[in-house]
Amino acid sequence: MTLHDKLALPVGTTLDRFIMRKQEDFPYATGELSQLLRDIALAAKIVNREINRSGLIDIAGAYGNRNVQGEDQQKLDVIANIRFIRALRNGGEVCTIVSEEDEDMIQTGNVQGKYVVAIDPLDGSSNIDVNVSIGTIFSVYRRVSPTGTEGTEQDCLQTGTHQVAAGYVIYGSSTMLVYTTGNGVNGFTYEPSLGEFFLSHPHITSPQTGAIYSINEGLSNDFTEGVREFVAYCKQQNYSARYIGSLVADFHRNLLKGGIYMYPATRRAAKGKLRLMYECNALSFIVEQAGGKASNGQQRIMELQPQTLHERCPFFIGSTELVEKAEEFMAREYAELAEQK
Ligand SMILES: O=P(O)(O)OC[C@H]1O[C@](O)(COP(=O)(O)O)[C@@H](O)[C@@H]1O
Ligand SMILES: [Mg+2]
Ligand SMILES: [Mg+2]
Repeated sequence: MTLHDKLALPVGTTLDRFIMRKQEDFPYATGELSQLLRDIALAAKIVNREINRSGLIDIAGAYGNRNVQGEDQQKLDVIANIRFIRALRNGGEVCTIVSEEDEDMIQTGNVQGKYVVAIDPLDGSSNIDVNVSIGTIFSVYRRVSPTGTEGTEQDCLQTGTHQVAAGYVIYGSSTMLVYTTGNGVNGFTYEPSLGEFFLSHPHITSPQTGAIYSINEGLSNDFTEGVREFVAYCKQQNYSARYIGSLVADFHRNLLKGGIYMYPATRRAAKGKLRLMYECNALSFIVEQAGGKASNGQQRIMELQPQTLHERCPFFIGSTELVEKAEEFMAREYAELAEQK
């Protein structure tokens, strides 16, 4: 399919049709990844319905349990987790799931499944009950162990460069699904009355620079020197401070408008807060496919070798020039630390 044909794809193409057309690009494709993406879209529609009416029915508030991160689970965290796991299990393509809400790997029973999914079922939990945009984040890997057996930790702990697909759903003023399979980034808007996602943002590219910085400045007492100086630089440049407190929403805005989102290591949290497997890797794949950049302040996120399922890493993501600028300030900090040793 020529670029001209691709650009001729009418906006308003359904996600299903788009997936099918994309599959034609890969003559040896067997349709399993396409089916997996459809399973995720199905669960997203159901979760979207629950979110939209969460204020009306008794699914607001805390669930009463703590997850492996020590965070209070919200009812919607649990509902979203159940919905995505069920859709991926029933779809049959996924052998193992890594979820923010479960300490251990989840074996789906689909031993013939070729794929592993790492998922943050509900991102931005602190914003659930206050009608602020929240999301879902997912990464897809091809298993390395043979089919016919349960997935292993080795299947899950792959570097981000091994992702075959990644994406997020944003439940905001409209609900969108944005994803990549390594062939550019496309966004689809949900039309509830038709129950369909439609292509609304073809070939998303991120501006090389921007004038927005996103960081929780409430943590500034604990910022390290490099972060403190970069934030000061952003202010000197009269950049706008924007922080929603939902990673997906902050990332999505900066992806489209240009900007940088940061959740750095702080004096209290040496590895920051965000999780490599089901938050950072997926958004890094998306931003790189859109022409942006993602690092831990020093190294490319997607080259980090995960050691554990729920490990955290410092996160700097967005427009290339801004992330590189932040890395410059971080490099000075690391050099000073090295001199002090
Ligand atoms: O309240 P803080 O410390 O700024 O953290 C906000 C960040 O934490 C998160 O809520 C973590 O994700 P979960 O809600 O999935 O646990 C991000 O969405 C958000 O960017
Ligand atoms: Mg999250
Ligand atoms: Mg979450």
